Formats: sequence, structure tokens, C-alpha cells
Amino acid sequence: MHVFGLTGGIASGKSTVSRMLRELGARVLDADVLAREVVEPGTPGLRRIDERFPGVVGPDGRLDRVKLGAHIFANAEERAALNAIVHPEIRALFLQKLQALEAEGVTHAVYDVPLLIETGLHQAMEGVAVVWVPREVQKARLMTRDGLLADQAEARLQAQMALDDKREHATWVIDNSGAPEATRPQVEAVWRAMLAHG
Ligand SMILES: CC(C)(COP(=O)(O)OP(=O)(O)OC[C@H]1O[C@@H](n2cnc3c(N)ncnc32)[C@H](O)[C@@H]1O)[C@@H](O)C(=O)NCCC(=O)NCCS
Ligand SMILES: Nc1ncnc2c1ncn2[C@@H]1O[C@H](COP(=O)(O)OP(=O)(O)OP(=O)(O)O)[C@@H](O)[C@H]1O
Repeated sequence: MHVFGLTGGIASGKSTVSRMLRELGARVLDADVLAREVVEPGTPGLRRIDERFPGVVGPDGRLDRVKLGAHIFANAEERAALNAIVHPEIRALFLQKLQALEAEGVTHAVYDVPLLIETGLHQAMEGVAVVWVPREVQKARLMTRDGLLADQAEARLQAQMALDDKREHATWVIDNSGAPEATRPQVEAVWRAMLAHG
């Protein structure tokens, strides 16, 4: 199995690029989706979060994502504590999903992970595509998409490695600062390059 990383920053356009890759026939695993699965009601992940962050599990037994987000994006130590709980669970689920793809006969897969480089996981990938936009564009798209104030958007940006630094680790840089029509041919070229492996 050839596994490639797809990363970027918050609101840089990973989901947009991942949709384009899927349209081209790529099988894409999404770490944000896995991150939700490992904190479903009744999971060990949610139980440990409940113990470490009292008050973030609502009366319905579900994680209050807004509350936990407000807490951890504002505090690096608390964020590290959450990461220590959920990241190993996400990693295990990823390997499980990868095995399932392999059993289906899939030969090339893409793993979409916002924190691919921060966690060092990029080193395990055969190649890494970084979805890049200038910081001002990233912040503006984040504020618009999530209805955030400038300060809130800034806190989220500060919680991640800058895209200008991430691109240093890229095998392929996808510049998503223009219109989606300008991004699509870049995505096609990257998928072709991925398929050329093996
Ligand atoms: C804190 C939580 C509950 C907030 O949930 P919310 O629905 O508001 O955001 P969502 O999960 O959709 O994430 C949005 C974006 O925030 C960024 N982000 C999420 N978690 C983190 C983190 N621990 N550190 C830095 N950035 C993060 C990513 O760019 C992500 O794409 C949630 O993000 C979470 O459980 N985070 C820990 C898991 C994690 O590290 N996920 C990142 C992918 S591995
Ligand atoms: N080329 C583009 N031109 C204009 N707007 C775009 C473009 N690409 C993405 N957007 C918009 O920017 C926002 C962020 O894009 P997207 O959700 O794909 O980012 P993301 O990197 O997946 O974000 P996150 O990691 O936070 O989920 C969305 O509102 C999307 O519609």
C-alpha cells in the first residue's frame, strides 16, 4: 500500500482538495473524521476526556466540541493533554482503516491530517502534499467559514505550525489562494504523481 499525506492549516482548503482527490478516484482517510469517531458516546476516549476536562461532556453523553475547543485552543498545555488522550486512538483507528482498504485491494491511499507535520507522522508517508495559502487569506476564510472574530481565528492559527513552515516539508505544494478552478489542475498533477509510485 502506498500512503501519502495531505495537510495544510485550518481553513487552508484541505477538505476542498480532498474532495477533488476523491472525484479523481483517490481513497482518502480524514483524521478529523477519525478524531470524531474516537470520542463517540461510550468510547474509552470520551471517558478519559470526561475525567481530564470536567464539564465538557453534556447531559446527553455527547462531547461539547465548542466548549472543549474554546478551552484547548486558548491553552497549549491543555491542548497537549487532549492530544495525549486522542492521538494514539486516532493512530490506531487509522491503521485499522488502512488495513480494511488494503483488504479491498486499494493500492494508493491519502491520509488527510491537519497536524501531519506537527506530530511527525509525515515521516511515515511516501510523499506529502501541503495545501498552502497566504496567512491573510487563511485567516479571512476561517473567520468567514466559522463565524469567528479576528482574535478567535488568531488563536486557532497560533495553535498550528505556520503554512510557510509546513511547505518546507512538502513533496508537493498545492497553492489554493486562487479560485478552485486554479487548484484543480494542481490536484490532478499531484494524484498522477502519487499513482506513479509503485
Ligand atoms: C477540540 C475539538 C473538540 C474541537 O472540535 P471542533 O468541532 O470545533 O473542530 P474540528 O474537530 O472540526 O477541528 C477543526 C480544525 O481545528 C484544528 N485542530 C483540531 N484539534 C487540534 C489540536 N489538538 N491542535 C491544533 N489544531 C487542532 C484542525 O485544523 C482541525 O481541522 C476537536 O478539534 C478535537 O477533538 N481535537 C483533538 C483531536 C485532534 O488533534 N484533531 C486534529 C486532527 S488529528
Ligand atoms: N480556492 C478557494 N477559493 C475560495 N474559497 C475557498 C477556496 N478553497 C476553499 N475555500 C473556502 O475556504 C474555507 C476553508 O476551506 P476548507 O474547508 O476546504 O479548508 P480545510 O483546510 O479543510 O479546513 P479545516 O482543516 O479547518 O477543516 C471554506 O469555507 C471553503 O469554501
